[in-house]
Amino acid sequence: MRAVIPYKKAGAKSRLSPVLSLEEREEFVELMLNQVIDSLRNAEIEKIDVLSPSVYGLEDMTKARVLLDEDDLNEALNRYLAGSKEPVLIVMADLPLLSPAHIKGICSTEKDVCIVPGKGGGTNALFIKNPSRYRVKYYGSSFLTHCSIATDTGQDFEIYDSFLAGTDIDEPEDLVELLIHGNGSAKEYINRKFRLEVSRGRVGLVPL
Ligand SMILES: Nc1nc2c(ncn2[C@@H]2O[C@H](COP(=O)(O)OP(=O)(O)OP(=O)(O)O)[C@@H](O)[C@H]2O)c(=O)[nH]1
Ligand SMILES: C[C@H](OP(=O)(O)O)C(=O)O
Repeated sequence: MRAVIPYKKAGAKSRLSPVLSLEEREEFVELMLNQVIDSLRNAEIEKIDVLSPSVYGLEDMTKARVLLDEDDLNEALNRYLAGSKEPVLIVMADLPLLSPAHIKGICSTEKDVCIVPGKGGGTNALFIKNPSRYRVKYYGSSFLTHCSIATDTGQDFEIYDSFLAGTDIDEPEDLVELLIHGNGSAKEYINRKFRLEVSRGRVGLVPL
């Protein structure tokens, strides 16, 4: 099997722009990407590809193979899947709470496909045993779409139910989860800029 991480550093994480500058967001996504790669390696996945529209931010990447495809996320991933002859795990780059134990659990599914939902209807990871028979359609309610694609192509699927694997870092409130549950360089980066504060029973972020 192999893992692929779609990754675009330029202008990344625009939804975090209320709390992080462009430069900060680009630094932060690079730290998250490296944590995802480390989790895959610690789950003993040796073949890891980073699929990116540009080499920007990947010039010194030694822990994974870099594949360039200028097309958008869906077209690039579908081209990748069509050319794959072994099971593929697609993992988003914004999952610093995803652990090696999650990855092992996802990849040990007995079904044809294992789908890890993300917040708000997204898809955080997809393990596909027969990649040439599957295609992806991210954005919108992609979790439901990915369930339908499995069914429509005659493949059974498991839903991997996990709060931490389901927490992709998209919006400022997600940084709260990173500070509470995270570890490693992505958490440390945010920890240098914000602290947690409880207000009216909710934990929020306060800039330092
Ligand atoms: N290869 C490739 N990956 C992409 C592209 N756009 C986003 N990604 C990656 O796809 C994953 C999901 O993207 P999003 O969660 O929407 O992240 P984002 O585009 O940086 O964030 P927003 O600007 O807030 O939407 C992340 O791993 C991104 O790095 C693209 O055009 N090509
Ligand atoms: C790519 C997209 O990510 P989200 O915008 O849900 O974080 C999705 O999971 O379909």
